[in-house]
Amino acid sequence: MSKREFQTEVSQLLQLIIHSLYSHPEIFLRELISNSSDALDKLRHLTLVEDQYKALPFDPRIDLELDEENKILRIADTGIGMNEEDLVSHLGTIARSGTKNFLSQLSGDAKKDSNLIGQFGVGFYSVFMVADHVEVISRKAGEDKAWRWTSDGKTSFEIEPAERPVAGTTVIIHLNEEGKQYANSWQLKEIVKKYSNHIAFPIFLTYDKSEWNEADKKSVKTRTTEQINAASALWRRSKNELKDDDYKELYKSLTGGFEDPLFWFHTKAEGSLEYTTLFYIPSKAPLDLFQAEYKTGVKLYVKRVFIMDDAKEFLPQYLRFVRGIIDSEDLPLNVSREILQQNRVLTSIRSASVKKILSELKNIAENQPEQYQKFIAEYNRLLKEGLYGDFANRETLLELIRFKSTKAEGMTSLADVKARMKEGQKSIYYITGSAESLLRTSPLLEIYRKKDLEVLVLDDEIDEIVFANVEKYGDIDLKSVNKTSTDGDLKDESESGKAEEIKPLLEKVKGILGDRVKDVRASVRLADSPSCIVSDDEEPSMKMQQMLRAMGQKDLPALKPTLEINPDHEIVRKLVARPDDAVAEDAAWLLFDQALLLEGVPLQDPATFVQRLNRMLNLSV
Ligand SMILES: Nc1ncnc2c1ncn2[C@@H]1O[C@H](COP(=O)(O)OP(=O)(O)OP(=O)(O)O)[C@@H](O)[C@H]1O
Repeated sequence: MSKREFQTEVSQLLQLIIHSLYSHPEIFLRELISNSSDALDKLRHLTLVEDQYKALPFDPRIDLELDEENKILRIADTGIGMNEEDLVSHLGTIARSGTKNFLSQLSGDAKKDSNLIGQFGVGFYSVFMVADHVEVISRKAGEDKAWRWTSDGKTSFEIEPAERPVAGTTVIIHLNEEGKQYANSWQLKEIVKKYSNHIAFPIFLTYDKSEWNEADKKSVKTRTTEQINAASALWRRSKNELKDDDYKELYKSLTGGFEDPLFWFHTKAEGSLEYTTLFYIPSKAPLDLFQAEYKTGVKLYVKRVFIMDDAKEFLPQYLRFVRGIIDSEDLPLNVSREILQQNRVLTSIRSASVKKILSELKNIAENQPEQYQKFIAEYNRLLKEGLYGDFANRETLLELIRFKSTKAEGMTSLADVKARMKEGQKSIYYITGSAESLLRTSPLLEIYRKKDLEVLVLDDEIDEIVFANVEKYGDIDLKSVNKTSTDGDLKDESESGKAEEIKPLLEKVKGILGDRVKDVRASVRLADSPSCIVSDDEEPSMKMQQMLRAMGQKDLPALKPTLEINPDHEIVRKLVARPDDAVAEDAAWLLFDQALLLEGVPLQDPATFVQRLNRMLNLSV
């Protein structure tokens, strides 16, 4: 017998699970059944596609066996099984980085943490909530030897040779004080109904059934085996046979969580391609959404046979929050990721699925606005990501995304913004940046306020990049307020004269700022501020340049900003009249530096800025 230590993280995890999941100890059963079901899926798949497995017997079933007297529960499956090496690596280490994330995300709040557990797949170890010690006897399909893994779930485990007549895995749970409540057939049946009713394989329970014997006038116990789950692939049934609770139950068993989904969309496609999709939108965005190694939650089945978890290929990345099932009639069973990537069936299912999800969302936006708000609170940003990559669905995405604006409380749609457009208004305007309060008080908005024009406030960090590529909403132009092209929309006839008046000043300022600016112009977009920074249409804004550099784009050409000056502003008018002196020079620099600051761009030389400011203060105090 060989004794081995758990990887440190496993011990840590075991402790955390026991503490954070104590309020739901029954989930150990769901976790073990789902492992058995995965093991059966894997073996079924191999017997269908791999020659050396084709001859193996395959009698898929999961057996729970209860020894009430000794408080022992056995869970046996006829699945793929594990050999010695598998036992060490699967039950002794934490191989996946997801689990490490799990460890770092635990909050100590039992309910929250128990939801995390399913997301990161720490399933097996939950058995130690209810066990003093656990034995796992397993034999891998195609191999002769069987192995026994035993542990008390504290620091170490042991492995030794064992006997098992057929391939598969048996988990023997020696129930502890907490676990004794599960040495009860009624309890076990309830838990299986609740969590594992739709597992595709039959689950049997063997127990001592008490029956009333009329002749002897007493109840007698008979060893009985009964099937205790429905074992139907629920998604293959027609919608009108299914109740909301059926969908919710399946969702919970798919995700390993306790929360209900926000919505679900169940579709059966018939025609040149046949497939069923059942997509769920989780009510809370999955926690790993913005991590590089996020897990997608769409499972692929072919003719009810499980093929793979995490079928990333079937939905675009921005829909990675969607959970559910795709079951195809047309794909080959031995389909691999490589084959999938260039498969025509995949392409059609994928584009139809995206269309379906987006059109259902549109429906909800129109008919259940309150529910839709919940969706937006979690997923608005993901839809924006879609704008960036999914050109085919851009129009629909623009309809679905919600925006902050200078004229609406909360979030508003582009359709509503369009309805509010003023007569003669040529475009829909927006301002981008990182802090909402900075944006709402930006000098760039002054003229819009004066002209009573609505401006969208795009304060999400991805907005800058996403909306730089979105030029139109239907036939209306979308324009950033800090782009030079916008000023065509804002010009009044009277203003060209003013620009003429300050021409000499513009030249002067340009001479002073030299190669720090691309140009110095008269502004039509300012009301209360003396200056602002704008960019040409084809150039990234100052903020975007900063972001690109931060993301590692070192060879970005240094693009210079254009400074705009407000001809109506008192400071500017005074400067027009002022001779060329040191004060005028300081003023020119200060007009430039303050515009940069308001744009959120750090100054190159703050010390000089402060000296100039102090010289000016000195003149006025
Ligand atoms: N009954 C079983 N038959 C075969 N292999 C198993 C069985 N139970 C567990 N394993 C193996 O042990 C691994 C670890 O199981 P564990 O429940 O801890 O996580 P998981 O099932 O991979 O994650 P998740 O809970 O997210 O599905 C499994 O991935 C599987 O390889």
